[in-house]
Amino acid sequence: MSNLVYASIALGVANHLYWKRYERDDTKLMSVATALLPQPAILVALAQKSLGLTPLVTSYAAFFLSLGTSIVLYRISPFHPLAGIPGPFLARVTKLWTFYTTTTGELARAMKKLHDEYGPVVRTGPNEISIIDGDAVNAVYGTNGIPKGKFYTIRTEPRSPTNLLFTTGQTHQRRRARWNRALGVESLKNYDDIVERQTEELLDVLAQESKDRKAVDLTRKFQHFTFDVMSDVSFGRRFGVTKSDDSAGYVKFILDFSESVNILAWVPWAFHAAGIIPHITKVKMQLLGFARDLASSRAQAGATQKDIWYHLMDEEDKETQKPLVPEVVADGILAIIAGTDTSASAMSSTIWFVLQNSEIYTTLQREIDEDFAQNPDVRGELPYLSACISEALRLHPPNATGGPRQVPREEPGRVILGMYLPGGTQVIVPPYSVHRNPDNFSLPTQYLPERWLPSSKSKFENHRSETFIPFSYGAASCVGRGLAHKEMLSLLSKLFYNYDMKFAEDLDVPNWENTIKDYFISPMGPLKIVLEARH
Ligand code: HEM
Repeated sequence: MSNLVYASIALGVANHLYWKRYERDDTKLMSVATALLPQPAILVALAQKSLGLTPLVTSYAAFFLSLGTSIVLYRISPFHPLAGIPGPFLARVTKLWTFYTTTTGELARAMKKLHDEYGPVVRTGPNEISIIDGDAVNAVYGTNGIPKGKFYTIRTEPRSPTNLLFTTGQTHQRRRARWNRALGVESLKNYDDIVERQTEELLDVLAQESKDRKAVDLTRKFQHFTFDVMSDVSFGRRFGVTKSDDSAGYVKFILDFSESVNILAWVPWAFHAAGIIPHITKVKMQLLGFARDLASSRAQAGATQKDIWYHLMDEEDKETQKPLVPEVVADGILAIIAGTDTSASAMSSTIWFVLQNSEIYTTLQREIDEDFAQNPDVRGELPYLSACISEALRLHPPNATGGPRQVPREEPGRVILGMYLPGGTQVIVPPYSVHRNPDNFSLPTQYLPERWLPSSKSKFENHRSETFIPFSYGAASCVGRGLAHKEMLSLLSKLFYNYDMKFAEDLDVPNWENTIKDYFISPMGPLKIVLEARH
């Protein structure tokens, strides 16, 4: 019996060495399981010439115990290539640390705490690091940086279409060119009417709902606004959730979907396994149905406006090869998902910060009043409002941790900021912590919009604007930045012009920012505001 135990232990260690060296794709849970599970049984059959229960149990126990022990010891040993990078013990041992933290929505704040404790580079997983040094932005996201890895590619399935966000390399480049046309300066002008109409629609609703000084949850209203804009801009479809207060639950569904899928992506092997959970399958099917409905109504209606679909579908025949319809449908849905929560979060945070500081509020309202006095119909540049939004995006970036990049497995490794990172290493450059690094921005935790004004920038010792990455950086950075800016300026300027705003009495103001969760998107608690008409 003891020979069987020794042999099982040796087999466990041998498996660790083999998988570590040759088969590091831990995303294929089934193939890992089918390769490992028969081994102890075969060993027992060979050693004992029969399959008795006791030898089987002994062999399996010794095999998996030695495999697990070998993995853990290696991960915490000085032989691991990331051994020199400090980090919490649990995170060095298992990825389940990040996974658990992600499920709580606290990942961004937890990462910040880790950086406060361990410094600018932290080992946040067995094969994962996080960097907040400003130089990491270009080194990781820039032209010669690190590509997207399994956090993204895990969501691509061979037979189903994928959206732009999850593509890499030349496929990304080819599809991104259509997106650039859809959201470039020229196309943005075509969306002015939609943004204008939706702004007015929300103002009408607010006028009704804020009567008798009743508090309104502005976060929810902003989400309705951005969803209505995005579904119209993407598919020419008007759901009217602003008016209906999302009675059909579209916005809730989109946000719930993003939340559950993005949590799973942190543990890629669990991502596929989760496919068997009925809830996940159900929401995926619902999203598919929603997407098909949008696509078929758009196809039937034809091009009534040059919307995102028009450009992604290449309805102007710019390319020799027509885009594939399922791909365009996936991208149209991406536009709605990517453009709904993000801009709404940024507007909520802007309101929350501005209302807490009467000097900033007064300066902002003055700028907006002067702008309306000059021309009530066309907005000027509004630099102070832009600065207020940027500062809110700095402190509360809606994509707070961002998605990790990954040194390609096929490569022997890369040297980033003087550190050797072996193939397969995931690298995070988390906006939330990068923006709060005093080496990047002086007085990092204070809300100071003037740091974004050319006239007062120089007052700040550190102002590394290249480390301001709420829209990420590089070739795969946000393509919707211009549209988001347009929406936010349109709505916030009218809101501040038309209303005096204050926090509802029952809102826990200091704590509101802790209700902002980090699930790749950033759902947040109600921002209850009392609006009083100014005119
Ligand atoms: C304040 C508002 C917004 C913020 C903070 C924001 C942030 C971001 C970030 C951080 C990324 C990179 C994600 C990654 O690398 O994993 C991204 C990508 C993207 N965003 Fe935005 N976004 C905003 C609004 C919008 C809007 C309005 C659209 C409208 C279509 C949009 C469409 C996209 C798309 C399509 C991508 C993928 C780009 C690519 O992979 O090439 N975003 N966004």
